[in-house]
Amino acid sequence: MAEGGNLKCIPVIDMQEIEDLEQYKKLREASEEWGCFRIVNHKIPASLMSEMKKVVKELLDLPMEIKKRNTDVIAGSGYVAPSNSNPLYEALGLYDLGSPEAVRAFCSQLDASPQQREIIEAYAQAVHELAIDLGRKLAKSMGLVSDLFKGWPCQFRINKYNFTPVTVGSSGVQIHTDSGFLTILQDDENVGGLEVIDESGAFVSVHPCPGTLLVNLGDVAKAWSNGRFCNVKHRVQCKEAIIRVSIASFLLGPKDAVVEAPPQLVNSEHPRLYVPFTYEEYRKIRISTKLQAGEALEHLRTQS
Ligand SMILES: O=C(O)CCC(=O)C(=O)O
Ligand SMILES: [Fe+2]
Repeated sequence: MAEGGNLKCIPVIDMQEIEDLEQYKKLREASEEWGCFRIVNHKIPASLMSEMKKVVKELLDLPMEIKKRNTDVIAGSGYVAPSNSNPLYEALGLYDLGSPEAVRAFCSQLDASPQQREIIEAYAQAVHELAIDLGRKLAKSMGLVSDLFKGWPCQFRINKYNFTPVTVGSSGVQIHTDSGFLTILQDDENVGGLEVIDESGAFVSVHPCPGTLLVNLGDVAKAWSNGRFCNVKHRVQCKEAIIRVSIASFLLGPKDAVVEAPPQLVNSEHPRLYVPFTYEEYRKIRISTKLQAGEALEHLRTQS
């Protein structure tokens, strides 16, 4: 595979222009070809994004004993300390962003100040609404009217990469797909390093673009769309000796109901690819098989 840095650029979707049919077509094409796109003119104020970024840095700078209070609600949802396999990476997290109680509990665990709480709560609400809206628009881009995504849990994770001179060239996060339906990523506005794999299998660098957000589609989106949407493979590389911080919100999948392609997306040309499954079942398969780059979906293929 070629190194990142080639001239290809990931698609950009203008959220204000989206009612335009052309933009829906663009959204669908971006989702099918890339499984990844930048959104501009979304409704999250730039000021809230930068305030949140500051809060996130403060939280990640807390003493270890406080960060450790951020315990798992589902596997991997809480504090992840730097480890032998990933010494550069550290994260705090919360499940579920759509639950005001869970957001409050997260703030309490980390002794957030009243000002920090206000920013975290405003960000959580805005990003959660945006995730649901994007789900609806993605369904609409396929010709479907769907409020399906409304009750879906949303995981939240703030990532810190402690890049140093000796780590330049190494991996901050290895190649993976996100397991859920979609991810809204506020990537570091100054520090690059995120790379996505395009249709040809080449790495494409995702360059920072302040004020915008990146959307990645995950394994649930691929299954739900009956294989049409791409579950984009991506990684984070250390390019320079500097701390990189990102904020990721993952709209996962239905809480109890099964993930299955709607009948409109199944026909003789597109036979059903996956058996219906719950998100929980799928997570277990990903964890037990250690297949992190979408291959675990193969365990759910229909027999035909
Ligand atoms: O830090 C980033 O830019 C990407 C992080 C990521 O891929 C993830 O948290 O799943
Ligand atoms: Fe990811």
